[in-house]
Amino acid sequence: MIPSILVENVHKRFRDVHAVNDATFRINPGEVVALLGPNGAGKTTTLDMLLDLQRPDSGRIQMLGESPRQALDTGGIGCVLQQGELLKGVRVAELVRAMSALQPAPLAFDDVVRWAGLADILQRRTERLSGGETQRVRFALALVGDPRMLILDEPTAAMDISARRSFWATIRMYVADGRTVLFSTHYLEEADAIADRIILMANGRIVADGPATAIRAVTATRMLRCTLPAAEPDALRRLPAVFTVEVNGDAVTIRSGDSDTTLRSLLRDYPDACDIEVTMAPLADAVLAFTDRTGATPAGVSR
Ligand SMILES: Nc1ncnc2c1ncn2[C@@H]1O[C@H](COP(=O)(O)OP(=O)(O)OP(=O)(O)O)[C@@H](O)[C@H]1O
Repeated sequence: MIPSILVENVHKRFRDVHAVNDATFRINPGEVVALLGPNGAGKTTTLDMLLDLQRPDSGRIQMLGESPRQALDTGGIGCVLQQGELLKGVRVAELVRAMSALQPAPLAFDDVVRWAGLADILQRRTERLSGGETQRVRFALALVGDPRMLILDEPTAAMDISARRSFWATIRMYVADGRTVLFSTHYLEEADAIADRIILMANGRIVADGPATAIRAVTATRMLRCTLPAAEPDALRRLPAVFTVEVNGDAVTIRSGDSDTTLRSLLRDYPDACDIEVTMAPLADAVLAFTDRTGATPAGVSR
């Protein structure tokens, strides 16, 4: 089977920043894959290389069995980028029709309108659109060529919750007949709800690649904060499920893969601990705590 996306040992540097460091992955037709990672992980740079907006320093990329440029020229790929303004001074319907007219095999106008949910804004001028509406029009422009594959860079960034929901419902219908979608996001919940598979990036590297259930083990990290006089980091590190410990005067921060178990032992061994707070670790924190700990990946996950 020809993979939709093939990335092999790809590197990209910007001066002293190694934005993408030895990325390798393969995405098959019909897969919906999330590229998940904190700010600066290398998601946009990776997607830009797939779309020929950046060239890798080394490594190989194939899209639908061709070079990214060839795949784009034959209309095989639709994309929604983070940046790029819509043409001003035109109505949404005019813009969609004009872009459709440039496609070798366009999707019917009514289908574009239905998929992208544009019915109520067709006569609106592009400069009058809200952030979420602009994203919907961008999505429509990604669909006009009826592509086999969609590449979406944080497609729901400006949308409210209900717009997000209907957007992802559309994507689910869109992939039902075997099309491929790769999208980037900061949100585990979003990746988890939509994707068959999650590729997790941090600091330019792919740190995990597998089904959402397995990636959840990485991101289930909790932060446990408490006040504890004369705390010894090494002793705290030996509590069960602990990834990292920071001690700052009396303030202790523990990152744990199983906060219930850690907390029970903490209270048993350190009855002086008080002001205890348990919160979800931010994604960046969770990924780093996880990769610092063992360098290992959870069961069912490759990298
Ligand atoms: N054109 C550029 N010139 C210099 N550095 C860059 C350039 N583009 C990206 N970088 C750097 O490369 C790293 C990866 O950036 P990238 O935008 O790919 O991350 P990201 O995961 O998409 O982040 P975000 O979620 O914030 O969009 C960052 O350190 C960024 O500052």
